[in-house]
Amino acid sequence: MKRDIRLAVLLLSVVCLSLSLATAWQVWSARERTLAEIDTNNLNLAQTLDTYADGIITQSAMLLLGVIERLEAEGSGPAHLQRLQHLTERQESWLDQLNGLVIYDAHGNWLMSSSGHIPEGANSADRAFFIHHRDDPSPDIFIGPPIKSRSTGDWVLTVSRRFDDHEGRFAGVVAVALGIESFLRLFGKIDVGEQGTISLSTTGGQLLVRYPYREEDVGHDFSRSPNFRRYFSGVASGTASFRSGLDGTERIYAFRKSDRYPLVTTVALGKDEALRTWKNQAWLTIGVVLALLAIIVTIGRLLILDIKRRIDAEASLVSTREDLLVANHQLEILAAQDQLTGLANRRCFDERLAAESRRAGRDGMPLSLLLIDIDHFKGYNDTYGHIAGDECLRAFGEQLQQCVKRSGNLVARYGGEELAVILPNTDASGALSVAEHMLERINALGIGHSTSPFGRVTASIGTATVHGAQAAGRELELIESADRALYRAKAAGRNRVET
Ligand SMILES: Nc1nc2c(ncn2[C@@H]2O[C@H](COP(=O)(O)OP(=O)(O)OP(=O)(O)O)[C@@H](O)[C@H]2O)c(=O)[nH]1
Repeated sequence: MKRDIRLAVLLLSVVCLSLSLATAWQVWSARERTLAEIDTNNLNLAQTLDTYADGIITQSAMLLLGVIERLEAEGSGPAHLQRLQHLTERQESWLDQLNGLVIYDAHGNWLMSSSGHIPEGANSADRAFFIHHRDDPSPDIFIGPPIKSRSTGDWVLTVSRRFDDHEGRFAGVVAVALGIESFLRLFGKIDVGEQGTISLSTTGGQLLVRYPYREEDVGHDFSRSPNFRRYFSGVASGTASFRSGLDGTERIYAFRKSDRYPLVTTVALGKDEALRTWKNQAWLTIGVVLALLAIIVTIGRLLILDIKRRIDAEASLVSTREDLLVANHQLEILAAQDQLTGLANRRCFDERLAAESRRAGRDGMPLSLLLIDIDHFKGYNDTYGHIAGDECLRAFGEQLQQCVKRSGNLVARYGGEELAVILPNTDASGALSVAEHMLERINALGIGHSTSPFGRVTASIGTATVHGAQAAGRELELIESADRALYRAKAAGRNRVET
């Protein structure tokens, strides 16, 4: 039963543990799936926006190429510049992102603006893109850091190229200005949640455009940021999760670098926001599982209590049964015992004599019986009182009991002051010998008896013996025979044995 409790506790623990582990695994794998889906979606979006940015830069580069071809072929005389101004003014309407196109001479002075308006004394020799082309003979385009346009006052990105004169010397720069506003308009149409961002940066770590727009972020240099170095350097695309250095929000980032230009497009979702649905689902699952666990534990506890109750009931039954067995045994002893002397009683004597008769008949063995009667016991009672008489009977019984050693022998109180001894497997001479030994012991006891001619308590004994087949069913005759012998002993003067 204790084993049942241990098994029930083990089963309960295994069920609870399995359920908890399965739930933890399910919640964890759901989180991993959600993050993987976010990464895939963000990477796809970054790829699309990268293609968009690539297209705009390529369009700008083609525009620059056309203008520079003409400048290098036809020179930068006023008539040519005017033609170019008309041409670019018309092309401007085809490229929404175009904020303007400006041609600068070798000193940074404005030669032409697509808008047709040149600010008084305008010079851009200090701009990063101009310095770059002046110092670098490469004919490649240069994507400059965000600047505030001197003609429109808007934040713009520049895509520029240098042009040379006939001798191959630096003759100036042509720059296309792309309005940041146009990028923000597109980025704003994409749902990245309240904490999400979309940004375009250079591979060197300079922020060009970031949605949502904050003026202080424009041109921010995060090339030294540990996150930029760790996740963005040296790979074409990837994902990462970290806390933004700009606003401290933790986001899940996906970025894609342009194949042609030194640009990186990044899409990021706020981590809390992106995992909100998963979190709600996880709490719901955990709640349901906790409720289930509580039900299982309650039922399990009831089951264990029930088993315990059954164990207690069974233990009490066993103990009651043992008590009953003991009580029964005591009852059996009491039912077979004489209360005064502690010897076997008459009922026990009768049963035993019948049984021994059958056995003697079966085994062909002798069976002897002694009937012992205390002499002048009435006188003893009359002289010393009944209580002393009882005491005398008890002492008498003890002496007789000590005279029989074999386990099959039985000393019983036959009735009143008369005792009987059954001696199985004992012939007449054996019975005589036991009886004489008993008389000796009784005499040696020396219980004073003033009204007896012997001056002490004595007894008379009659013995009878049957043999083998004669014994079976002849117990009454045996008793009568012993009784007759006893009578003879009394008649012959008492304190003697007669057979
Ligand atoms: N104290 C006591 N006396 C008993 C008990 N059983 C029988 N007696 C007494 O034993 C006496 C037996 O007396 P009797 O049958 O006349 O025989 P007796 O006086 O022993 O004389 P004999 O047997 O002829 O020697 C009676 O007085 C009974 O009352 C007992 O359990 N206790």
